[in-house]
Amino acid sequence: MNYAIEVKDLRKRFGFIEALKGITFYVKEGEKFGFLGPNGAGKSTTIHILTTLLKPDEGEVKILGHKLPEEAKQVRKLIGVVFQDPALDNYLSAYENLYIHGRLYGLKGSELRERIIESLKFFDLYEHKDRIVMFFSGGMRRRLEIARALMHKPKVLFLDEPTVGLDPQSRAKVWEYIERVNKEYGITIFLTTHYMDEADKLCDRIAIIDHGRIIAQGTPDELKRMVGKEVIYVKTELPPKCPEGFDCETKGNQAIVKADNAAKILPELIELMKPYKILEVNLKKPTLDDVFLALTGRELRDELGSAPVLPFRRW
Ligand SMILES: Nc1ncnc2c1ncn2[C@@H]1O[C@H](COP(=O)(O)OP(=O)(O)OP(=O)(O)O)[C@@H](O)[C@H]1O
Repeated sequence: MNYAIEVKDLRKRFGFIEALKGITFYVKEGEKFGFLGPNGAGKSTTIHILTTLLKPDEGEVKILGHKLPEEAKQVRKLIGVVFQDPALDNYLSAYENLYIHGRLYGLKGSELRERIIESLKFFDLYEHKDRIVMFFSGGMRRRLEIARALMHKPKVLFLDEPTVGLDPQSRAKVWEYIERVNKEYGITIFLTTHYMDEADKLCDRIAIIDHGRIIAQGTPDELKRMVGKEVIYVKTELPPKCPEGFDCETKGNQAIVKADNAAKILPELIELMKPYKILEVNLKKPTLDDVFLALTGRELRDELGSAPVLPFRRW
């Protein structure tokens, strides 16, 4: 198995704050891996360590087999990073922003020009190439930032909260481009997010982090199955009977069937329920919020931040 990222028992302190309390996870090459957690959970600290900006206190970190912090120089060539805070030059055009980044990475001449044009086309920004970035929408800026991070053809792309502050339409668009970067260029994606739908939709696997600890990891479906079964509601014209061998109950003209993997049993169930004349089939899956609630007793969507309050303050 080839790993893009290996993290073992990683710890980081800021004074009395223990931001990371020994986290362990692995990201396979070509995967889209999401780090999901509320504000202050330790996501940015992790991404800063993985992208060579912070040194770990303890633990083992490897990017494509290169050890951090010792091999930071090699790692920097292999990774692209899009930070939470905008890092574009507002007074330069889209083309110029990419040009400067390319030059910083040693690209020049026709290779650089071709790379810029390819990137702008890939992210549907070519027609805006000469416009000053200041006038770009939030979604366009994000796309340009991703384009910039990919100029030197990295193998792993780190995205810190890639869609924070964007409207739903722009978010969906940014997700599309991240998908394409992963599929078409085969780049491993590591992203942090506090949006459940983002982690659910975009990521092959997720680690849920809370108060500096990973409290669960797996595919979105595996995580959701941890908290309960999926439920299929089959409404019928005739009063239904539960088919044998299913975890099922009936209520009026409805059969309620529970299963670990509803999609797997659905075709057989529909076949068996046909005689009762099916009117409607609904499937309810647990959400990642249900997972967070089950594990922490709190709702992720309601978390306004779990950064510790200073014990005292001297004015
Ligand atoms: N440079 C720093 N100095 C002191 N404390 C810090 C520093 N950076 C992070 N922390 C603290 O470490 C903890 C983890 O912060 P981190 O920024 O990693 O969380 P996060 O999950 O990325 O949240 P957010 O999305 O709000 O950035 C928080 O309690 C934060 O206040």
